[in-house]
Amino acid sequence: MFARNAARAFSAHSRMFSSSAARQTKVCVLGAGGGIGQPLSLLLKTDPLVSSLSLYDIRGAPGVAADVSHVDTASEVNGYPADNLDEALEGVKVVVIPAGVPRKPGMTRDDLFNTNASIVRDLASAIGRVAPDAHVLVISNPVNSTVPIVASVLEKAGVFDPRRLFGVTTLDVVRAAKFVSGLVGATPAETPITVVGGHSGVTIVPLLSQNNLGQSLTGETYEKVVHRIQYGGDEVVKAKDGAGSATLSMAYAGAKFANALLRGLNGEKGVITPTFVKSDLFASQGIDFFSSSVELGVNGVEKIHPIGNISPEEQKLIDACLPELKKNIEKGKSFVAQSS
Ligand SMILES: NC(=O)C1=CN([C@@H]2O[C@H](COP(=O)(O)OP(=O)(O)OC[C@H]3O[C@@H](n4cnc5c(N)ncnc54)[C@H](O)[C@@H]3O)[C@@H](O)[C@H]2O)C=CC1
Ligand SMILES: O=C([O-])CC(=O)C(=O)O
Repeated sequence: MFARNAARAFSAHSRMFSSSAARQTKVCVLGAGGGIGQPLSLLLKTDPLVSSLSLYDIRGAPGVAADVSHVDTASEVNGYPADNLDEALEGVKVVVIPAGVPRKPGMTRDDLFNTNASIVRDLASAIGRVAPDAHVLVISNPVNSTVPIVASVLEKAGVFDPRRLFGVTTLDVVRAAKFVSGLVGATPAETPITVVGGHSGVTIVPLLSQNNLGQSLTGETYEKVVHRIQYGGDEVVKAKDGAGSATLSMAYAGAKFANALLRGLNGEKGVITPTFVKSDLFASQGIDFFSSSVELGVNGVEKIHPIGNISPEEQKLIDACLPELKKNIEKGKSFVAQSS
């Protein structure tokens, strides 16, 4: 039984990191010493598309780098302490940002804004200066605001390319597949669910009607699973009881999204996954960042897919998402506008 489970786990891992070899990439993790940063760095070390890993944190990154560097995969690993941010970013093609404080019970993601906004702003400013061509993957919360912060900082520096900035919403997609699969008696691979909108509470909009099995859920079961996907983060925050929020499932989700991007950058066709990007889908309503299915290609964002056909219930979810998302985006933009 153990052997069978282990074999299954290994094959899932290989699928997650399926590659067609080709070009390899230098990847940097900012916040590598943290709860997400450590397991994320480990997973990236096992990704064959990563040639070099640059690990930075204001504390602990050299130790994490020494540890991860012993894993027997080809990539090289370097750790950088607090004062060496610029060195960490040199020659980097992909930057993943899980730097910042996590929630405690009773907090919303927006409650993290006061601390995390300036952390993300300052990291974005260094990226704009040292690695202006890098693809930037933002994990730090509140994602609905931190992504516009990065965009505004890069814009101010004259180096913003919307094809290269991504809010990582993959954990919502991972949760949706897992929760729905359990209810319909299928595997998560059989219940991929597109999740659109943003990454907090009502801004998280799962489109169950677009999956054959997901659309079978109705009534109270439907309401409950939508709520669980929207508030899955709270479930973990509560269970950790003051010790932080999701770290391991987030590291998995972050590595999964990074691998998707790396495959797209390598020229693989048909790599499509939801991510929070600069988007025209709701621009007419003053909302210029939105998560929907995005095709990833050699330049990053290749094509932003429309939302597609949705049910009346899902339309209501979108209607509830938009005003909150707009507020979050504006908060991020005005923070940068007011920063000197
Ligand atoms: N996008 C998503 O789906 C998710 C996002 N998150 C968010 O990810 C962030 C990190 O969470 P955890 O890893 O659990 O927190 P953590 O506190 O365990 O780790 C954060 C790390 O960031 C580092 N850090 C702080 N300021 C820094 C700076 N200026 N430069 C570089 N590193 C810096 C800290 O030293 C620490 O090692 C939080 O904001 C959390 O809310 C968490 C789960 C899911
Ligand atoms: O809930 C949180 O604060 C962390 C997070 O974004 C998630 O788990 O989805």
